[in-house]
Amino acid sequence: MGELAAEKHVQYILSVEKRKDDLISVAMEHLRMNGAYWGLTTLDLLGKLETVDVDEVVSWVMECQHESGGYGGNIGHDPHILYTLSAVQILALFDKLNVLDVEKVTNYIAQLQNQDGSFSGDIWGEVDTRFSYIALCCLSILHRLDKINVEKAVSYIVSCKNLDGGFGSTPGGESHAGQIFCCVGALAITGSLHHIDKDLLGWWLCERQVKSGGLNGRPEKLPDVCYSWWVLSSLIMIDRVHWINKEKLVKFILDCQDTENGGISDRPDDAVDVYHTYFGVAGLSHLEYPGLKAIDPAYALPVDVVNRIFFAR
Ligand SMILES: CN(C(=O)[C@H](Cc1cnc[nH]1)NC(=O)OCc1ccccc1)[C@@H](Cc1ccccc1)C(=O)N[C@@H](Cc1c[nH]c2ccccc12)C(=O)NO
Ligand SMILES: [Zn+2]
Repeated sequence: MGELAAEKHVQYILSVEKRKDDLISVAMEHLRMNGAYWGLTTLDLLGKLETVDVDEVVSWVMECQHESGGYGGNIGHDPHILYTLSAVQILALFDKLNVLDVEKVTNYIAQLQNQDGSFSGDIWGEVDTRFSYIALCCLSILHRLDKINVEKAVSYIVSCKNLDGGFGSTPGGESHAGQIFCCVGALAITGSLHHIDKDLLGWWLCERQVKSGGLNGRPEKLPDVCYSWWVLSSLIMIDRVHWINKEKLVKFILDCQDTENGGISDRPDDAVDVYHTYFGVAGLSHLEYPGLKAIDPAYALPVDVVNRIFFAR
């Protein structure tokens, strides 16, 4: 079982942030904005955000902004709603939302809403409930929900609800834990959780826990640490988290650590990456693991950061 090798994970994340040109970095270069959000939020949950040069990160984030107002995954990359949320979340972590041209970012996102209330990810038009969550989460952080049609955004999400109580990426799409997180998170942010049958969805979600204690994303799939976030956050938002065995899930996550070099993998003995390190630590935070800051299940940011956004003087 062991315990969380917190210091090792801090060193692992700082080492990944530093390296730029090795194979993995180049392969993930287009996701660097997401990678930065994962790494920095993990450091904050571990109480080590101050080890980072704020100005260096903030200036890099702002260099990734496209003239349209949206953010790309790295400097010179095309803007996409995926990276725009990560950029806003990073600035919120550092309490630097004041450097943003809020109206420009708001306008970029508002223009991605379609007639049916859904959202596209960028100008090429792909529609996915993931993008509804991202738009609503981002505009809520910026206090600009009034700039889109929230009512139609909510009705589109509800149109993606399945008979099993779950949600898919588009109407009729198969229920998947990642999509469920996005739809439940979007409904929570807009105060619309009454559209959810909490017992039916809670049952589908708690059935994700397998013998090993890990959670999978769909029936019959293998458990994966990142579902500790997608499934657990959803269960917490609908008040059904007591339906899973927390101790066994903590053990599964801890068994996925590389206690030598730091980092957490998707399942025991696989290669670690920043993505699973983040979702593993965030999952442990949800399970009240000692020494970790609390994380908000809907905004995917530390609770003290969310409080500062919504209750600042
Ligand atoms: C592109 N990604 C994925 O497709 C991962 C792959 C994976 C990891 N373990 C199992 N599969 N899957 C994934 O992100 O699924 C999350 C999801 C959530 C909602 C709907 C669909 C999928 C990963 C990168 C990756 C690829 C391969 C291995 C490890 C990480 C990725 O960048 N995911 C992004 C997708 C995303 C960006 N913003 C979001 C907001 C809400 C939900 C998801 C995202 C992410 O989760 N950011 O926080
Ligand atoms: Zn995973």
